[in-house]
Amino acid sequence: MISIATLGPQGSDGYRAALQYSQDAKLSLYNRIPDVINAFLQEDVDIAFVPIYNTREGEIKEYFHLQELLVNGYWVDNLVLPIHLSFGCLKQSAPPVPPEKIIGRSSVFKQCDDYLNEHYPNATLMSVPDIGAAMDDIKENSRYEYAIVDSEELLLEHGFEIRDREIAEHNRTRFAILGGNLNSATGYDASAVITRPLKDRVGMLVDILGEFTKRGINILDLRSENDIKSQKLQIYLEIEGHIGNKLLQEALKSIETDVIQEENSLRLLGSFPRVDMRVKKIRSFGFIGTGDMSTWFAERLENEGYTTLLTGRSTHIGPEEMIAQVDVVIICVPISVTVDTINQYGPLLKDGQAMILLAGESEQTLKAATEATSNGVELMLVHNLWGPQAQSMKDKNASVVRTPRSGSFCSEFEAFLYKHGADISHDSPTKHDLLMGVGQKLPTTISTALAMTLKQHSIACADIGTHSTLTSLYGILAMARIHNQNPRTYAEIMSTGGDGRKIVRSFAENLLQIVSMAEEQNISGLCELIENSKSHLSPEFLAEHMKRSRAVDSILTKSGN
Ligand SMILES: NC(=O)C1=CN([C@@H]2O[C@H](COP(=O)(O)OP(=O)(O)OC[C@H]3O[C@@H](n4cnc5c(N)ncnc54)[C@H](O)[C@@H]3O)[C@@H](O)[C@H]2O)C=CC1
Ligand SMILES: O=C(O)C(=O)Cc1ccc(O)cc1
Repeated sequence: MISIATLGPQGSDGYRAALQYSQDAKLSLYNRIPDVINAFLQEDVDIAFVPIYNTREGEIKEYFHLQELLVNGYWVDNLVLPIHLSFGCLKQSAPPVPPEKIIGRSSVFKQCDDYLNEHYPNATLMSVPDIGAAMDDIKENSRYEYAIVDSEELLLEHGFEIRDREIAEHNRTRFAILGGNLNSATGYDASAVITRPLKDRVGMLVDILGEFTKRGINILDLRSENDIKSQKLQIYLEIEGHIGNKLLQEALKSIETDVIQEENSLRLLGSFPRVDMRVKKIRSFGFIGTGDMSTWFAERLENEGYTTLLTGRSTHIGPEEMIAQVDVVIICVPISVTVDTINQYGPLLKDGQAMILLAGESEQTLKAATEATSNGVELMLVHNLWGPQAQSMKDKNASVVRTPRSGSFCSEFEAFLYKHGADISHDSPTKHDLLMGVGQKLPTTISTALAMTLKQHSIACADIGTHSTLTSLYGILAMARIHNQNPRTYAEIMSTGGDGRKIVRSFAENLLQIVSMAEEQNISGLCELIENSKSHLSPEFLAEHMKRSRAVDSILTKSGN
């Protein structure tokens, strides 16, 4: 039988939380958090429950001192307990008198202060550490003018009469569970770390956070406090990921050695399955397509606690079976077969499910999806403008095409992109397709033609780098990127329909015109042409992009000049 130290008395939140965790646990009840932790440190109990956060009260102060107190053991798990507060008095036969004094724990008063201010503005509030003893005292001395606030269970257990129920809505408390050993990863974990009191250093906090940001690691909670004695800043962080995760380890190591520059300046409080105080509606995603992008997204959605199922033409479970099981169906197959796939599987979706298209073409695919699915099916297209080799989506562009049928499931998926730092543009189907002409079709076409040309003229690779200018380097970089990845991806991009086609076509016409003018040595004509196009490009746009290109130059060239 496992033994648990928690806050009492019997029937209190701490008591109920511990029993919810293990029904036949042996409980040791205390009135103060430090006493609970001490019982754990002295190995009187196997685990301890410490309340750390309440949805109405906010942070519970002692929690920050966990690190001083927790010299052995780890924070290994959490439990979120819904709290149902009631207002009660001693049973009385005469008509009840309005209470003069209201007794409760200080934390409980904070949770229901709206109710007390509204209903009993003149009563005296008396906070007590031992609510059990206070209730015994009220009973023994027949204090009819007193009222008590606590859980209905506790009030009834002590023979009090309930006057009002559920006096603080949306009231939940998160308990940290302390144990002797770190648990292994579950795949949906978080870790808590705390710094030592830090010396003053300009930009320290920003630099600490930057180590997580650049590795695409999300921070769930950040608190800071001044150490009472030294008045130096201490930072507490709760971060996504288990401490066994390589990227997280790297980030913590860099923080110690490069940012704080002091050994043992970070302390791991523990790793535990992540707690979601927010409500998520989606439970599961099913992918049609088992390729690179499906795998990339599925892995990150799993890390968010969603169940994912990848299906294709040769998977154990096929798309038909998968669709019947999931909340959201994601279509992620080559663009050229997306419409056929939608037509084949769309009719199987039921109202209340969502279909999200992860595809590089919008107009035809959304049209097909609107027709192939019932009106109660949510619908949205997301075009991520990064490939599967990207480590994270931080600061990468995403085009999101919402439809009148994009509802809360679609918003939740969009919130997932936003959370991971994607830069989202909301586009109409035609705007997406037109801009992909500029952003994808054309550069891909140019890069493909450039590589063909180099080959045709037997230009040696060694000579390409040594004879490029700062400007021509960009085109070479784009060509190299494209020829380093899956050719199918780029062949598909060049072949998609929609408004993007007209961009490539007019480029080709313009190119031929420029070639003729150049061959005719029409220098003034070419100058005029450049000036004329420049009048369309705003000075701000040009200045900003010149600045960015200089930043690229400084990385690509040794001198940076
Ligand atoms: N790879 C990339 O860099 C990016 C791709 N995308 C989009 O993601 C989608 C998928 O691309 P990837 O995952 O990269 O492709 P991929 O080639 O890695 O995977 C495609 C998947 O579709 C399946 N498939 C192929 N033909 C099929 C058919 N006729 N019927 C059913 N399934 C079929 C394949 O078996 C494979 O599982 C495309 O719409 C693409 O535009 C978006 C952004 C970046
Ligand atoms: O990595 C790159 O340069 C890409 O071009 C990735 C890419 C490929 C296909 C898309 O539809 C969007 C982005």
